Order: sequence, then structure tokens, then C-alpha cells
Amino acid sequence: MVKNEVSAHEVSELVDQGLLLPLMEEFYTIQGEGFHKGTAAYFIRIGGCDVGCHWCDVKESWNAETHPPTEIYKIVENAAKYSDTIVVTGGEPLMWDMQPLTEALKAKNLNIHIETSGAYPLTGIWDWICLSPKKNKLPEGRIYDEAHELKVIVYNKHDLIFAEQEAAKSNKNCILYLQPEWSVRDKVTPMIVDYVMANPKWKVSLQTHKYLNIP
Ligand SMILES: C[S@@+](CC[C@H](N)C(=O)[O-])C[C@H]1O[C@@H](n2cnc3c(N)ncnc32)[C@H](O)[C@@H]1O
Ligand SMILES: Nc1nc2[nH]cc(C(=O)O)c2c(=O)[nH]1
Ligand code: SF4
Ligand SMILES: [Mg+2]
Repeated sequence: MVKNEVSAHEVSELVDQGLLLPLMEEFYTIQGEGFHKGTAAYFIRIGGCDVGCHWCDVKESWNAETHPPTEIYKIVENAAKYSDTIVVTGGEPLMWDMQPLTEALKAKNLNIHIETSGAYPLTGIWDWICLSPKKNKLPEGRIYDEAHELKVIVYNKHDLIFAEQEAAKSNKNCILYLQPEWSVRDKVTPMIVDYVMANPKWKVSLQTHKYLNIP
């Protein structure tokens, strides 16, 4: 091995420690969904997810092996140039230890948000947690107490029952959103509208970036 070159074993240890993360993409855009929709933010998309939502709109993220292990300090240095609001998403970011990345972002005084299914234990320091639970791999533990918003994706009417079950587990300040699954939006959006008018503790969330044709 050439001097300074890191072995595959060392890479995997650094990934385990959260010092390298499989980076799929990063982009500056407008947060399209949920409470912070309309706010400019820099997105960091970390690869790897085994939750398996059949309608997932980023299936290319699932296989972590296809995304290069990237030094968190490079990610942070770059992110800080664009925005003071950073959204960490994936893939499922909580598959990895988020403590080092979020500490490094905080050292730059950035606001850090996460988009997560909660399928893995909560790590990291967050200013905003968007929990989007999935039936196939339910969240566990303290994330229900920590989440600022609960965003349930509605693909069919049973998802409204699931949404109520998940809301019952969430903290009392958690803001509740129903978001249409994109491919069936024409069918489920009217159902969500009726449901929110009948049950106004819920709010509608749309994937507004897709209407705006931005990333
Ligand atoms: C791609 S996921 C990545 C973060 C994390 N794995 C999660 O599911 O929360 C980002 C957000 O997009 C939502 N989402 C994914 N596919 C969608 C679709 N087809 N329609 C609507 N929302 C979708 C997820 O529920 C989540 O809130
Ligand atoms: N503009 C924009 N807003 C988003 N909100 C959550 C997203 C995600 O994929 O996590 C997302 C995304 O991919 N783009
Ligand atoms: S948990 Fe998130 S990234 Fe994983 S499959 Fe579901 S929507 Fe996609
Ligand atoms: Mg998205």
C-alpha cells in the first residue's frame, strides 16, 4: 500500500465512527416539505437505507456501497459556503453515527435539520427533527419525544389510521403533517384535504419542490 493510502478496513472503521459518510449528493435548494417549506437550505444526502418503501423517490440512495465515503470536514466546509440552514437526509441518515457531522456543523453555527424515518437510534445534535415513520420499520425510543414534526406519507386510506397511531406516540408539541405520496397525489390529495378539515390537528404538506421543478 502507498504511504497515506487508507485500507478498506480503516475506511470502514472511520465510517463506523461517523468521520467518513457515504455521500450521495449535496445541493442548495428550497426546503420543499413540512414546517420549513419555502426556506433556502443546503441538503446533504447520505447514502444507505434498508427500510424499503416501495414508493421511495430516491431509491438510488439505498445501496451505501455506491456512494463514496467522504470526510465530514469536507462536507461541512462546503455546506457552510452556501447556507446557514442545513438539511441532512438520505437514504436513512440515522444508519450512521451523526454525532461527529452535527458537532462539526454546529461548530460553524449552522442550523441543522434532519429528515428521518427514525428506523435507527437517534444520534447527533439537531435544531429540527422531521420524523417520517414507516410501517415496515417503525421508529423506536426517544425520537417520538424529540421530533419537532411528524410527517406521514399517505399512499392509501389505511395510512390515515397509521398516522393517528404514530401521532399518539409523539410529543404534544409535535406538528402533524400528512403528505401525499407523489405518484398517487391526484387520488389522495382530496382525501387528505377532507381529513385535515375534519381533524384540524393535522396540516397538509406537499412536495412543493416538485411543483417548482427544483431539486
Ligand atoms: C427520501 S426520504 C429520506 C429520509 C428518510 N429516509 C425518511 O424517509 O424520512 C425524505 C422524505 O421524503 C419522503 N418521501 C419519500 N418518497 C416519497 C414519495 N414518493 N412521495 C412523498 N414523500 C416521499 C419521506 O417520507 C421523507 O419524509
Ligand atoms: N427541495 C427539497 N426539499 C426536500 N425536503 C425533504 C427532501 C428529502 O429528500 O429529504 C427534499 C428534497 O429532496 N428536496
Ligand atoms: S425510509 Fe426514506 S430513504 Fe428509506 S426507502 Fe423509505 S423514503 Fe426512501
Ligand atoms: Mg426528496
